Amino acid sequence: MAASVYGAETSAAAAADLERTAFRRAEKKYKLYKSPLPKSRKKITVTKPTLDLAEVIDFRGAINESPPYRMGVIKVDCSDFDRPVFGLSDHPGFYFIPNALSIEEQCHWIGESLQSFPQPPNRTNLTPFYGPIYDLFGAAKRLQVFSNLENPGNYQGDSQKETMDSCKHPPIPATKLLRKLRWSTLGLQFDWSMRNYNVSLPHNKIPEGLCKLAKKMASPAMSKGEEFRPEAAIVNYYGPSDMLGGHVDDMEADWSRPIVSISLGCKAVFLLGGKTREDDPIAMYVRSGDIVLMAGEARECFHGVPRIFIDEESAEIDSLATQFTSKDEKFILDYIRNSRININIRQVN
Ligand SMILES: O=C(O)CCC(=O)C(=O)O
Ligand SMILES: [Fe+2]
Repeated sequence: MAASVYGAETSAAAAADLERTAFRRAEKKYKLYKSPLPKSRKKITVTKPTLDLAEVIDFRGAINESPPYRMGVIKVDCSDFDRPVFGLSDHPGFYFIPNALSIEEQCHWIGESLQSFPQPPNRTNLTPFYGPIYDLFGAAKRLQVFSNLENPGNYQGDSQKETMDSCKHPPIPATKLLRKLRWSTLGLQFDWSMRNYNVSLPHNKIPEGLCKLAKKMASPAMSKGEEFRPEAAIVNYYGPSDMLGGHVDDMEADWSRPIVSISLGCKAVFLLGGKTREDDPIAMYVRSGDIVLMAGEARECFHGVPRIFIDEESAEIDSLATQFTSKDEKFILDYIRNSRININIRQVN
């Protein structure tokens, strides 16, 4: 799993080594460079490199083109699938389904990702620090302040004569916590400290609708007569400067089964590398409603998300934005205008 998002510590030497790889160079090429804080007195000159997007593959463009496609793009022959599916000539097991979800479906899954998916027993990146939080999104919408959240990390047991107060966090606005939400896990819960699925953690099954969608969308990557079994999902929430470092997802038993990866919200650059970080990755746009499948050999490939685009022109969420009209949905719209959500669904066993 990716160290930069999931919190694993990297030693200075290991970090320096990472800097030298082809994957890291591509990440640096596409990542967002922040300018120094206006308040800072220091004269830090940050030269913002001009972003060259010429080598980023646009699979949506391929829908309206005819073969031969550019940049190694191929059309995958899926006669029993109801929309175009593309692949990459030197990446067997990689599939790209542009525009896989309708606008209504995108809105539905954005709503679920914010309102239902972070609810206990599902765990989130906030759980180890704040314990289970119910209705985080509703609380943020109501501009509530949490004044009673536990600090499980501080609790040292009764013998330490801890007062209950030292196990509580100071009051914190729900909007602030929502902005700190980076992932939630559905179905079998992934335990990042063990780097594996912990089947003893309480969990709900993957919601029926998501299960159905994943089974349907997985079919281009499945052998005839076989059906994908969605058992776990990771929901990633990306803010404006968040990225997901290069990684391989290797904790599932059968790599012939795809990871079904759904993009929602702002457009992003997705990098698909090779089996080592030394291989030059291929960059592609992932937009709201696109689905990526990684199965077989493609599952052994490093991949990551170095950049999301939040400026109005590049984010490409205009049609999505027109759907969130009610006062209630305005809060969702405000969130998604500068965020990307990714739901990736896996068969674990
Ligand atoms: O956000 C994405 O598109 C990729 C997510 C991913 O690779 C992961 O969660 O393992
Ligand atoms: Fe991944």
